[in-house]
Amino acid sequence: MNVGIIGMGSIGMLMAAYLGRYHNVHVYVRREEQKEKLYQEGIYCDAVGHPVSVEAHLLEEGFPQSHDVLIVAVKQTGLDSVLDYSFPSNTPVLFLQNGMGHIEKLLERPYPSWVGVVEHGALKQDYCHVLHTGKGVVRIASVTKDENIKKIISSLNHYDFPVEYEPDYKEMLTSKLIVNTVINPLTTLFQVNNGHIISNSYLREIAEAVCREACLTLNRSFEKEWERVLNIAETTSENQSSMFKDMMEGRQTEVDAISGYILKKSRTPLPYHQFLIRAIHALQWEKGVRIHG
Ligand SMILES: NC(=O)C1=CN([C@@H]2O[C@H](COP(=O)(O)OP(=O)(O)OC[C@H]3O[C@@H](n4cnc5c(N)ncnc54)[C@H](OP(=O)(O)O)[C@@H]3O)[C@@H](O)[C@H]2O)C=CC1
Ligand SMILES: CC(C)(CO)C(=O)C(=O)O
Repeated sequence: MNVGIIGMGSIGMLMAAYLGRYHNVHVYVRREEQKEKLYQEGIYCDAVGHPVSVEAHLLEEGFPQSHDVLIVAVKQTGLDSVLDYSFPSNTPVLFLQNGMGHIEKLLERPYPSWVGVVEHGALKQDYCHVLHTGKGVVRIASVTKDENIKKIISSLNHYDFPVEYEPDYKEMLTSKLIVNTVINPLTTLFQVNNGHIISNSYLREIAEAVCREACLTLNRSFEKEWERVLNIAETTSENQSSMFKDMMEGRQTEVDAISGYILKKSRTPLPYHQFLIRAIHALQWEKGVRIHG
């Protein structure tokens, strides 16, 4: 298959390294320097073990050929700038962002919109190196009805990089939202890898309370979602959450699209969420990072 991937950060590179073994992968970046590096060296992921060749392009120059699927692997905070580009109307576009803030933006698009959740951990090292820090699954669902989705997913799926179809995108994103509202802000505040959500009993207690608030708000079973949180914290135990990485690198975080989204949905006060959001904003402020409300 011919796969296009926009954004060569941690997740974009992870996807390109695994999918590039069996598919023709084109990657779209915004820096000439990164394009040159990727062109010359390909992508190296520690778990794949050898460099994988990709065709690199600048996004601003458009799409030189058609793709079977176009994957958008930028953060929520970078999504608007990417949505300004005109995408081919007959190509499905898969959005891999954490959070739920993007859904409304995808409903009116002229192309088939898919959303995905990534249950892996990945850490970008430089322009063409990525570490696979937690093995999991990529789940994909269609936002607008699409007959082709199952066929494309089964071509992407591989035993050592599972890609699975999910019938209900809201259900899928809600579960991942709960995972992220529990793991991401807490690991960022306490500056720990994901595994500490389980191994530090004090942190685990706070995490449980955050999970309860989220489940109550989103009308989900606490037992089921808490089990999923623990499972993902375990499989990505050595990973630094994407929010923790953003904070360390002085970038804007996705806290508003994740925890802020849940707080906005709630009819009652959510003290744990309120505290976490304020605390992440406060840390961002200390680092001189602009906060989007
Ligand atoms: N990392 C992880 O372990 C996980 C991340 N996720 C989610 O996946 C999504 C992606 O995260 P992650 O890969 O970590 O983020 P990164 O910050 O590592 O990568 C985002 C990439 O998007 C690029 N980008 C931003 N705007 C544009 C643009 N206009 N044109 C081209 N490229 C652009 C950035 O380019 P530049 O470098 O030039 O700024 C950067 O390389 C997030 O929503 C995150 O929450 C989900 C599960 C795990
Ligand atoms: C799966 C998990 C929790 C991996 O760290 C993630 O989604 C993130 O870091 O944003």
